[in-house]
Amino acid sequence: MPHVPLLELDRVSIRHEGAERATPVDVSFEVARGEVVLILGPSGCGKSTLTLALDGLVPHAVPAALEGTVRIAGLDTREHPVGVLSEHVGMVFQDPDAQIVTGTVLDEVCFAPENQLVEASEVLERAERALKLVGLWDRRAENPDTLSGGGRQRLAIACALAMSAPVLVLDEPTANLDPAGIDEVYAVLRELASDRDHAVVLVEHNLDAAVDLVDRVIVLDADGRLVIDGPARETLRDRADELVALGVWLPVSTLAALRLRDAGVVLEPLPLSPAELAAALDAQPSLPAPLSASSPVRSTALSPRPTLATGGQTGTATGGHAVAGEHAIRARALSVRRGGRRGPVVIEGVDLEVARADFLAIVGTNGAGKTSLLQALAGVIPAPPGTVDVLGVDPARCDAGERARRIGFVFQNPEHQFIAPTVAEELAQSLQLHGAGDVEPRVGAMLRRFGLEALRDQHPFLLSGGQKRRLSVGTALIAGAPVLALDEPTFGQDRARASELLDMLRTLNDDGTTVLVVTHDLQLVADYASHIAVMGDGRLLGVGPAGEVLAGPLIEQSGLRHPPLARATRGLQRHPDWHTVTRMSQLPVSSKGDS
Ligand SMILES: Nc1ncnc2c1ncn2[C@@H]1O[C@H](COP(=O)(O)OP(=O)(O)OP(=O)(O)O)[C@@H](O)[C@H]1O
Ligand SMILES: Nc1ncnc2c1ncn2[C@@H]1O[C@H](COP(=O)(O)OP(=O)(O)OP(=O)(O)O)[C@@H](O)[C@H]1O
Repeated sequence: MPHVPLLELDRVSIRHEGAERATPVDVSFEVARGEVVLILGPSGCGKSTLTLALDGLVPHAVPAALEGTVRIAGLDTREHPVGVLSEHVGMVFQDPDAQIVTGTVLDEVCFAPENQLVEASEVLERAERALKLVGLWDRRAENPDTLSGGGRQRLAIACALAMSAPVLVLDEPTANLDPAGIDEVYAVLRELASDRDHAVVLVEHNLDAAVDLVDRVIVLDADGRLVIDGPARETLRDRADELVALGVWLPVSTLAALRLRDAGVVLEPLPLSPAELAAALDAQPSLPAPLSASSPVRSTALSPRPTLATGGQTGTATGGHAVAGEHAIRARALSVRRGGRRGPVVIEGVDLEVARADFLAIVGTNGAGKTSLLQALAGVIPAPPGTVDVLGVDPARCDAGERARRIGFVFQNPEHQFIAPTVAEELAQSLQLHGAGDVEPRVGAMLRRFGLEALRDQHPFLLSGGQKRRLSVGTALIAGAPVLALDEPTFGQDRARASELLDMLRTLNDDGTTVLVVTHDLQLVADYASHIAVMGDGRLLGVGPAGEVLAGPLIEQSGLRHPPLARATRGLQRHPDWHTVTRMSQLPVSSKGDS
C-alpha cells in the first residue's frame, strides 16, 4: 500500500470571514504516524485557525475561506463531512467551554463516540478509561459547569481521547492545569506517541512541559508563514535567537541561559530543561556580579521579610510602597458557596489582608478555590456582607459602578466579560462606566499598547485567544482602578506579549496599584509577585512574601512544584548570585518580535 500521511497540508491559506488577511499563509507540511509536532508562533499568527483545518471545521463549520488542500488520512477535507473526518482526528480546543454540550461529565465523554455509532459497551469502556486517565472518573455524574477551569480542560481532553482517533490535535491543552494535571496530560500523550501508531499535533506555550515529548517543531511568523520545520531539540537550540526575535516562548531554562549569555556566561550546549541547566551551571565556577545589578527584578521580594504566617494572616507583610497596616483588600472569616444557597462551600474561613501596592499571586492546584477567592474579593460573586473590604467599602453592598472604580477584574475566560460589538467600543465602555473623559485618545493608546489597532473594529468574539486576553486585560487597565484582579492574565500569550503585559502590571504596581493575579505559572510568580497566597481545598494554606513562600515547604505541600529555574539552581543556593538566575525567564521584549 502506498504511504499515506495522517495529515497532509499543501499550500494552505485560511482567511476568516471579515478578516483583512489570511493567517496562516501558504503553509505546507505532512504529519506521519508516530510523530509529535509542536506548532509555535506569535499571537494571532494563525495557530488555532490551522488546527481548525486539521479536522475539517475549516471549511465546513467555521466561516472562513480555505485555499490549498488539506488531506486527513488521504481524504480531501473539502470532499468529506466533519463527521467522517472526525473518526481520524480528535480535537481539544483552546477554550474547553466551546466543546461542552451535555449535562454530565460522563455524557460529555460518551457524546462523540455515540454519534459515531460506536457500540454502547465500547463507548462506556472508552469513557471510563479516558476519565480515569484525566482524574475525573469520580466526578462523572456531575454537571461540567460545576468543574473548575482546569477540570473542564481535563474533560475536554478525555472527550478527545474517547474518540480513539489516530490523530490528536490539542490547542493549548495545559494552559489551565496544575503541575499534576500537566504531568497527567503529558503522560497520556507520551503513551499515545509511544505506540508509533498515533500522531499528536500540539499548540502549546508551556515548552517546559512539551520539550521532552515533541519530535518536531513547525514555526509560523507573525504573518502566518511557515518559517521553520525541523527536529525539536536541534531547532530550539540552534535557532533560539530567531525564535526569541519572533516573540515565541522557549523553555525557561533556555531563556535563562540566553540571559546569562548576554552577561558573558556561555553555556554549551544551550540547556532545554532544568536538569540540563543545572548541569551546565555546575560546570561554571562563578556567575558574573553585574547580573544582579542589571536584573530588572525588584529586590523587595528577596529582601528579609516577616515570617510566613500559615494561619491565614499576612501579619505585617507589606509591599514596597505600602504603609504598614494600610490595606487595599481585607477578608475576615470569608466563606463562599457556589451554585446557589444549597451549593457547595468552595471557600472556607479565609482571613487575608492585601496591603496597598502589593503584587499578590494566588496559587494552588486545580479546584483549590483560587478563582472563587478572587471573584469573592472583587465582588464578582457574592460574599457574605461584612466579610470583605476593598478600600473601605464592602463589595457586597455597593453598586457595579462603585465596585468598578475600585477594582478592575479580568475573568479566566475573557469572553465572559465582552459586552460591546467592537474592540474599540469594548474599551470605551469600560471608561464610560467609570465616568472618565478623553475616551478616544485613551482607547487609541490602549489599542497601540496591546497591538490591537488593526482590529479596532473587529467583534471581540472573533479575536484569537491571545488577542481576547489582551483586550480583557486592557478593559480592566484602561480605567486606572487602584486595585486590579486578574485571573490567569498571561494565559494563551506568546512570550513577547506576556512579558509586555507583566511589565505593564509591574509599572502600575510600582506606581501604587494593588495587583492580584491567579496563576498556575510559578515562574511568573517568582519573577513578578511580591507576595504569594497558597490555596488548597477552599482554604488559605498560607500567605507571605514571595521569596519566603517559594523557598519554604508550602509550595510542594500544596501539590504544586517549584518554578523550573528554582529547581535548576537549587544546588547553587550557596552561590551569592543564585537567585538572579532563578529569576531570569524574562528576556527583554524584542522589537523585531513585536507583531
Ligand atoms: N458554579 C459552581 N457550582 C458548584 N461548584 C462550583 C461552581 N464553580 C466552581 N465550583 C467548585 O468550586 C471549587 C473551586 O473552584 P475554583 O474555580 O475556584 O478553583 P480554582 O482553584 O480556580 O481552579 P482552576 O485552577 O482549575 O481554575 C471546585 O471544586 C469547583 O468544582
Ligand atoms: N472567527 C474569526 N473571525 C475573524 N477573524 C478571526 C477569527 N478567529 C481568528 N481571527 C483572526 O485570525 C488571526 C489568527 O487567529 P488564531 O486564533 O488562529 O491565532 P493564534 O496564532 O492561535 O493566536 P493566539 O496565540 O493568540 O491564540 C487573528 O488575527 C485573529 O484576529
